[in-house]
Amino acid sequence: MAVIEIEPSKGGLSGTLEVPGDKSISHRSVIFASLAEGTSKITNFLTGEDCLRTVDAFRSLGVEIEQDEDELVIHGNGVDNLNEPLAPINFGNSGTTARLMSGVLAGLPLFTVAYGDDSLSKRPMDRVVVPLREMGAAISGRKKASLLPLSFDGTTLRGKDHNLKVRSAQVKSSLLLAGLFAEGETSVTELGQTRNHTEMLLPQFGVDLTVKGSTITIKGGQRLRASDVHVPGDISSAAFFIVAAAVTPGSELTLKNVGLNHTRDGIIHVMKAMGASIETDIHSYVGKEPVGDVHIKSSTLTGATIEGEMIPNVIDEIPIIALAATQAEGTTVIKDAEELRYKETDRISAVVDNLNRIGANVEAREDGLVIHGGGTLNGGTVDSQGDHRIGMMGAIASLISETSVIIVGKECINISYPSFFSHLDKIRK
Ligand SMILES: O=C(O)C1=C[C@@H](OP(=O)(O)O)[C@@H](O)[C@H](O)C1
Ligand SMILES: C=C(OP(=O)(O)O)C(=O)O
Repeated sequence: MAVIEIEPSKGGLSGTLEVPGDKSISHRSVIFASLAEGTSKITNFLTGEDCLRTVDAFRSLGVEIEQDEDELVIHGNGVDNLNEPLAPINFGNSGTTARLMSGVLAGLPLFTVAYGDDSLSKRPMDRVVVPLREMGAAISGRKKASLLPLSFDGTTLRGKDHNLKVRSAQVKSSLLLAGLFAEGETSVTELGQTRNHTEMLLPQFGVDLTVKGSTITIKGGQRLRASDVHVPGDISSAAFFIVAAAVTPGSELTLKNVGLNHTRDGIIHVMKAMGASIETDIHSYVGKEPVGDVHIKSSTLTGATIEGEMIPNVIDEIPIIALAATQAEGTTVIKDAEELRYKETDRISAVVDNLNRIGANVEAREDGLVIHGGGTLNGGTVDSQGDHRIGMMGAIASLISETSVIIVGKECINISYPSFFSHLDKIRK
């Protein structure tokens, strides 16, 4: 396992950064372009390991995908020309690949098998398998198909109205993709708003769908046509540097071309509510996705309560919000976030173990965290436990610790942010 030691900051962070492309939009671009007829070009694609798993999944289904750094050219031949893979498909560490591809594989007239790494093999798949089976999908797998490996024996799916029981964009997207292959109409009614990239991007590929309140309806049997996509910067990656600049004295930082979709920008609202000095300006749109620059200056923070509808908006940002909360005056309470227990690690435990190990005062709750702020961090060792967001949280903690922080298992950061350490070096004074 690779280890890195990071020194505390001497004078803060400064300058300008452009974070890599959005992970959620990168996955969706590859999926939609691979199902489409014609050639699509994807630019500013995130070359993190998770998104490359989605690329490999479609290569094994016979789609020709050329990659030149962060540009992909995808030669789609339509869903009727996908091939049955010779070998099982490896979804690696990627929950998004696993859930979204399950919706695709369930509806293709092919036999496929898929598996993942140790972490992904523990994450719940019944959240997609159960509703997909209700549409007629023939899926088998470990522990009554609640866990990977799964096999898909392509059958004809029937459209269905789904009422989701979890707040999950992955489940919503999986069922909408299955709905594309199903007979009749499929609708998905969400428990609360989750990221809406699927319903924003599918129409760009020629798909007709309607969004009414919290219900999205899609007709089966539609053909996708090729479309170019420019992927905006990933706000979930930007979040690490937003917090870093907010909590490291003497910082002033600009993050350029960040995706500021309102279903994803909760980190900005939460940090502002805690007293952070942040300005955003939306300067353009790529497709329907708003893009802007984010300016952050260091300031003093106060504790806040983060709960309810806000949680899905900041679900991947909670580890770094917890770090910010260790620096705030007073207590921060994070509730309604039991979904954190089903990520790459149990992120409630991983945050508590690691932050307390370097001197913070954080308590676990069944559905969240209580962070007693205002203390100093000593430094020490953070174990990523193979979770990219825990590794990056540890790296940012080093900036404000008394002594350096050693990150054990730094390689997992390549899952979502391969240029993370070079970006950190670039903005250190
Ligand atoms: O749809 C997506 O692209 C994602 C949805 C979220 O997962 P859930 O839908 O499981 O909450 C998020 O944690 C993940 O990083 C990406
Ligand atoms: C939870 C995450 O991703 P996934 O579910 O795709 O593994 C994440 O990126 O924080």
